[in-house]
Amino acid sequence: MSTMGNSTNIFWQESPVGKLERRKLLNQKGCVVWITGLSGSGKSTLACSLSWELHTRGKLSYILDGDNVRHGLNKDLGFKAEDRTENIRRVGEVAKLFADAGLICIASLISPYGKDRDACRAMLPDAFIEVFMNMPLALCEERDPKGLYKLARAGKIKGFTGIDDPYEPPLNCEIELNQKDGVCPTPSAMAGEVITYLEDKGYLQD
Ligand SMILES: Nc1ncnc2c1ncn2[C@@H]1O[C@H](COP(=O)(O)OS(=O)(=O)O)[C@@H](OP(=O)(O)O)[C@H]1O
Ligand SMILES: Nc1ncnc2c1ncn2[C@@H]1O[C@H](COP(=O)(O)OP(=O)(O)O)[C@@H](O)[C@H]1O
Repeated sequence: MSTMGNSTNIFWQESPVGKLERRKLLNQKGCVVWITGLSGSGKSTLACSLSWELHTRGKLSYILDGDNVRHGLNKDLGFKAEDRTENIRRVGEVAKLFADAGLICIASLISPYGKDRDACRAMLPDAFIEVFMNMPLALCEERDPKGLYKLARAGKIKGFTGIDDPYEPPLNCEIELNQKDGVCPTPSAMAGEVITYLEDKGYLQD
């Protein structure tokens, strides 16, 4: 019996089918690939490419994209610091469930604060792979597929990451992706880099 947050008198319920059984069934190890970076840095593009590459190899994955999760589970949250923190905390908890279910969970969110990403890492010992899309702000702003940087520069969006809200680059990420000689690698090349990491660390087998 324990007390968790505001809940008291609660009991952990065990299940007859555990992580190891699911691992064998799926022939993969559940984990979280956490993609962080500025708006427009290519997080969603990488998430989609990675998910597709995994699918073609017979590996089960699921994408938790910041934009999408904010349409449902997190639609009550905005972009002030405590809302971003709660956004990341909830997605971290959901990602932990997906990883426990045996999936390769791909979370793609700006996740601008180091302490929030580290809190997710702490929830997932040995199963958290942080991927930093280290693209220059100038490139993201030039891409501006949703026109949000333009609005932020015009003062029509307040607290936009990279413009008038902070982005704290990771200090301890597993994978950093950047431009090579001023050219951004293709999405499939970047996905390939992540797949190689997952293969080398044994996540793509039971
Ligand atoms: N103020 C502000 N700052 C940053 N981003 C903003 C903002 N307002 C709206 N958007 C849009 O929301 C998307 C980011 O949502 P996230 O859940 O990933 O953000 S966070 O991790 O909670 O910081 C982000 O999507 P991406 O461009 O895919 O990153 C934007 O489209
Ligand atoms: N590796 C890449 N090479 C060239 N263009 C890219 C690459 N990755 C993303 N893009 C383009 O950059 C823009 C932003 O990508 P997106 O994945 O939506 O970023 P984010 O999810 O970080 O906001 C899109 O128009 C996308 O087509």
